[in-house]
Amino acid sequence: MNNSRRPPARPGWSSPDRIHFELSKRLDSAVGPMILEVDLSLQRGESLALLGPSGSGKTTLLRLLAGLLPADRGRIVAFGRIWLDSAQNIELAPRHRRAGLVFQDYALFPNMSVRGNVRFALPKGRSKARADELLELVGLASLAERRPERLSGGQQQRLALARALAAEPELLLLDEPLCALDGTLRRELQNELIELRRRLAQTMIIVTHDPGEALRLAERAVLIEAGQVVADGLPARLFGLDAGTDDHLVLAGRVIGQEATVDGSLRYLIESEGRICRARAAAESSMEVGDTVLISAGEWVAQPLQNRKDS
Ligand SMILES: Nc1ncnc2c1ncn2[C@@H]1O[C@H](COP(=O)(O)OP(=O)(O)OP(=O)(O)O)[C@@H](O)[C@H]1O
Repeated sequence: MNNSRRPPARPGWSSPDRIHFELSKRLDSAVGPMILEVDLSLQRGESLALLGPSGSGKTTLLRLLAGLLPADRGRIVAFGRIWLDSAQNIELAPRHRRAGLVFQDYALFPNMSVRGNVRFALPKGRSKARADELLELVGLASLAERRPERLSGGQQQRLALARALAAEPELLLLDEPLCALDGTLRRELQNELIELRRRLAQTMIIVTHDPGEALRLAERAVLIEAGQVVADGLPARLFGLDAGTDDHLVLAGRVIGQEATVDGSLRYLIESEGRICRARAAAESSMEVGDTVLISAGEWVAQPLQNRKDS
């Protein structure tokens, strides 16, 4: 693309309370060339779930934001600072962007202890005690002397998260950070992320294939297909829940059975976040055992999960 044809920055780009990015990158996908093209803006403290099929460009977008991959063209203005402006030949190196990326493969330093990994990431002049606070936060304080290779997959993920937080990122980028964890541990770490957001007003983008995770961790979701943003809105709406989403907690769950009530109507038994709840089906929806569904918890109405593009 030609930089000289690029329009001037829109008003609000230099706001200290937002990150704006418009990025373009030509990719070689399994089915041929594909252009990743996004233009998005997040408020400080906002949590965005990035959804989309495999190969749609989610990880690439995180790598472009972190500066690990060069954009063909683009601009990132993060909380009042330019990280990238290809028209002006400005491109901050990853260490100068305040972005913390937690990869699927963690990229921990194998020759350092757990504590050493976290201390290494602290900004200059920051008290070393902060590393132990963070290890406490992610439940690894008792393993601080260990080498990463002697941690389980889930513990390595926690360590990668603590290390990313140690750098005090203005933008936390999480690429399926909890995918190696299941059940209780996953929910615990989700709770920690929720708490972090509450305490630090941490801005984050989280790539996830887990609808429950998107609903719990994000207030907004963006759906990317073949490099293009095709939907942007409330996570529950993107998953197809129409009613009640503004007023009620929405949960994701899996249908495990059904039962008849005294009035002859059907109730579905749904396992969600380790608990079993009962819900009726939303109008005109039918569900089968094994289906992933969304439940509007206040009304106890469930409906099958789908990805909507018209929201
Ligand atoms: N540096 C690169 N140059 C060219 N093409 C690339 C590059 N990096 C990734 N791709 C291609 O871009 C496409 C998008 O990859 P990406 O990893 O961003 O997808 P994704 O949405 O994160 O997928 P998944 O959900 O499977 O992790 C893939 O087809 C990939 O092969």
